[in-house]
Amino acid sequence: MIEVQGLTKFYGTVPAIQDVNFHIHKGEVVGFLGPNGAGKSTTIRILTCYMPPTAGEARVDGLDCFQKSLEVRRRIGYLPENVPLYNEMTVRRFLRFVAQAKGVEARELPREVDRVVDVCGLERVRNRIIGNLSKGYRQRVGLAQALLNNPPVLILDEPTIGLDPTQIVEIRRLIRDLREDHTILLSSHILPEVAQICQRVLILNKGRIVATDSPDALTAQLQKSAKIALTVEGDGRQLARALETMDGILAVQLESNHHSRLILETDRSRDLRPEIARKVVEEGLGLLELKAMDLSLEDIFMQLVTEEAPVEEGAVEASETAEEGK
Ligand SMILES: Nc1ncnc2c1ncn2[C@@H]1O[C@H](COP(=O)(O)OP(=O)(O)OP(=O)(O)O)[C@@H](O)[C@H]1O
Repeated sequence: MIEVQGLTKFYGTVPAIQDVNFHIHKGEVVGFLGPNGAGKSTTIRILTCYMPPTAGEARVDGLDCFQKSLEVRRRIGYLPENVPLYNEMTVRRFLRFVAQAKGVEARELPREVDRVVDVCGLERVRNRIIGNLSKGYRQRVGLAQALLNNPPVLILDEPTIGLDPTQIVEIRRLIRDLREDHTILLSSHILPEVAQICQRVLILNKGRIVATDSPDALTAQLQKSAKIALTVEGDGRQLARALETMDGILAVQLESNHHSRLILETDRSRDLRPEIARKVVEEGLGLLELKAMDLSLEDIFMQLVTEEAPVEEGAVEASETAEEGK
């Protein structure tokens, strides 16, 4: 549904994206991740026909975003990071206005506005002035305008930014409900959000795609060693020394202020938990917890953006982004 090939954009002499390639199939929900300045907005601006690329092609439903921009726009519902809303209009009036601009036929207008009001849970505020609405409701109005004329593709740029926790849960639920009928590209800094909503992620760093796969597949691919969390009853210092010499254990980390909790890094190809449990008993300690720890999408993201960009500056940007996602 979305095809991007060799996409490159220079701002003057500065390359914002270079040779970006990806395909998003009909019905897929794909997360678009990257540290600040990675090139996400640039890619989205080209896909939404806001500007042409310097080189390469972007197509939506087989149509070139630059040459067939009117047809492409008709197929995309776009929720920008800062939704341009008319604050003095009521919700209904605004949605009618956008629907008209999108070419919805006059006799279809009331039904189409009612449909998006219903999908986005805006019944209670349909006659309210937009300027008086909470941020969460304003975001719903933004989503409602993107859904008008029922475009098959939705491009959502940071849809939950600036919302409070309750509003975030509601907007995520809404997006999950939209998955059934739309192909969705969701740009976000919030990694758990992407892991919850998307089947696949595209990770962009310094203008290039550095990974594209499902969160689970990326974890398997990048997890060079397994991690095990171990909690014992009593002092684990002696146990830590004993485990360090066990075959298959690569590193042992004892929590400094809590000597009964250990993190073990082990050879991925073997499940060492039974042997570790025996060792705990041999040391005369009680076993309280022994569990495999999964790499989070955040760990993966950090590995990718730091491995591919060893430059100091890139690493700082990436860690800031990850902090924001917590
Ligand atoms: N209008 C512009 N003129 C010059 N350089 C630009 C312009 N817009 C973006 N850039 C540069 O292009 C690169 C990619 O920027 P872009 O905004 O696409 O990244 P991003 O991934 O969306 O970042 P963020 O998450 O911070 O919005 C950055 O180095 C940025 O400084």
